[in-house]
Amino acid sequence: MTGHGLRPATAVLTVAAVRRAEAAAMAELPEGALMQRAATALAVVAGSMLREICGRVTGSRVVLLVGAGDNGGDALYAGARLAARGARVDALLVADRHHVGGADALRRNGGRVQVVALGDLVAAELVARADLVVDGILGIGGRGALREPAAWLAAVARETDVAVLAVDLPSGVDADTGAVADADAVVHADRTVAFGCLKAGLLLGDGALRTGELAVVDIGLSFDDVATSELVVRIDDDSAAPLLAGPGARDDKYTRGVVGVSAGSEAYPGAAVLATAGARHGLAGYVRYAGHAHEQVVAHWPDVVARPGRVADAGRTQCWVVGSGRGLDEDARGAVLDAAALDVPLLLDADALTLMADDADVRAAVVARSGVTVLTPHAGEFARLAGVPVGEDRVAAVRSLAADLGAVVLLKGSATVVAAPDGHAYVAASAPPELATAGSGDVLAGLLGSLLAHHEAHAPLDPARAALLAAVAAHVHGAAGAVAADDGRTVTALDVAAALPAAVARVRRSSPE
Ligand SMILES: NC(=O)C1=CN([C@@H]2O[C@H](COP(=O)(O)OP(=O)(O)OC[C@H]3O[C@@H](n4cnc5c(N)ncnc54)[C@H](O)[C@@H]3O)[C@@H](O)[C@H]2O)[C@@H](O)CC1
Ligand SMILES: Nc1ncnc2c1ncn2[C@@H]1O[C@H](COP(=O)(O)OP(=O)(O)O)[C@@H](O)[C@H]1O
Ligand SMILES: [K+]
Repeated sequence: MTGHGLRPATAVLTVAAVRRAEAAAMAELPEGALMQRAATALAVVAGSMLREICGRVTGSRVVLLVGAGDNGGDALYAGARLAARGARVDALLVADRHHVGGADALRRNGGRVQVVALGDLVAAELVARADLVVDGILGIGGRGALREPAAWLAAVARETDVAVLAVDLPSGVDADTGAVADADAVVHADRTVAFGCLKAGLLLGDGALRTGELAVVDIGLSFDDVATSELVVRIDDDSAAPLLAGPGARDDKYTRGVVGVSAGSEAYPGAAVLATAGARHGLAGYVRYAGHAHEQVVAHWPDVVARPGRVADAGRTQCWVVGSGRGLDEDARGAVLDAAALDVPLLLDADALTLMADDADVRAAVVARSGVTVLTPHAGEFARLAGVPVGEDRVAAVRSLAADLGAVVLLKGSATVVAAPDGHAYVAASAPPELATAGSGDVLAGLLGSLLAHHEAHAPLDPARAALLAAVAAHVHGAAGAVAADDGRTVTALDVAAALPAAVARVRRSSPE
């Protein structure tokens, strides 16, 4: 039981958990009350979209695409509210049944309801000429691709570029994974109103590309009884801020935490500069560097204590970061084994992950560690480590590798997924695509190592807390990408690092309620 204190915008539930939370809420409420809450919120967002598009709701043309289930019911009741405010609302029924109460409510308020067959040109014309299309075809009950005539009407909406508001989830997206079974049979939403909580499909995979601007409305679901295995916690500014507090008046550089970095090599000195750049802004009071690029590191960052020697001789730290650009030779292998033997948190990135995948002794040394281990693969490194590609269910894949290796796993990507061996899982999903630039992962590794060292210096980390910190680091890294890309600027990894202080400040300014 882990859901205490979560907000709708941070709770990512499986469909099964949503169903149970809804059932528990419904048991306490009058019949239909949850759907009315959902429909009211939906009508508010639709109303504001219509004001943006046509200046007002009265006289605007709204088309509802209505499937067989409660998702269609939400659309119909919201349509009834818009019709009551003077919108011209047409409901197009695309399934062989529909929510009868919703359709009656729409008709009572002056809306029209009609059944649509494939090739119905009148229906296509209504979609093409609408000011707003509301997608109530499928919600969390959807399975697989849209069927006809829904797929065809979704295509008409896409091709005519009409504004689309998705109810709970863009139809045709798998709610739990974000998988899209057929790229030609899915709704592309400009906005999505999610009810009660998030679903992974809104943030991950192809689903994230179909969701548009995302609003989560509170319909009164409780997360108290949601099991760890059914929950992913989304990190936002409010949840990250408490973990980014600045030093206290009694702190010195050691009490703030010492992070060690062994990255880069003669061939790749840049990775050392970038990883230490990240480490300088992750709250640790002291950054050590041990490796071949010590001269380049000091030339860039005079505050980093950089030496050419071994990890084992570099002095005490509260976390080591090993791997980025470190190489695959015997010397790099020694750095990983040295660090693995220490009893402090260890972050392995890039080449260290490849060594772990290729060398059974390295893998065994890492798996046998008693201290917290954090692995930060991208999809390619993940596949090498796991022996299979990530696949469509990123959350399940990351949880499974974390459990197998007894390590926290952070899988990088447009959304970053983190899991601890016990199943605690997190997602950071607001990074801009500008982060997809060489070396930005090195900055993340340094940043996260620094955050781990800082927190380890205050209280020994357990894997679940390390996983939370990993997601916080990914969130701050994403925020730095956004700061760096502000005003349409181009972004390099060094720009991401340079934006970290402003990103930390931005996240700290958020004030959780
Ligand atoms: N249960 C509740 O308390 C609440 C549910 N709400 C809404 O209810 C939705 C879930 O409703 P339902 O459980 O009725 O499910 P949906 O409305 O998502 O759709 C399920 C129906 O579609 C059919 N179907 C599934 N995949 C299909 C496909 N690929 N092509 C064509 N038909 C397909 C199913 O056989 C089923 O009849 C949520 O997403 C949300 O919008 C909201 O009203 C809030 C309250
Ligand atoms: N499309 C994207 N949108 C947002 N962030 C992305 C995207 N693609 C990659 N990222 C992020 O950029 C970073 C790239 O890291 P990585 O793949 O390790 O690159 P490198 O090894 O060059 O440093 C990761 O933090 C990843 O999450
Ligand atoms: K929908």
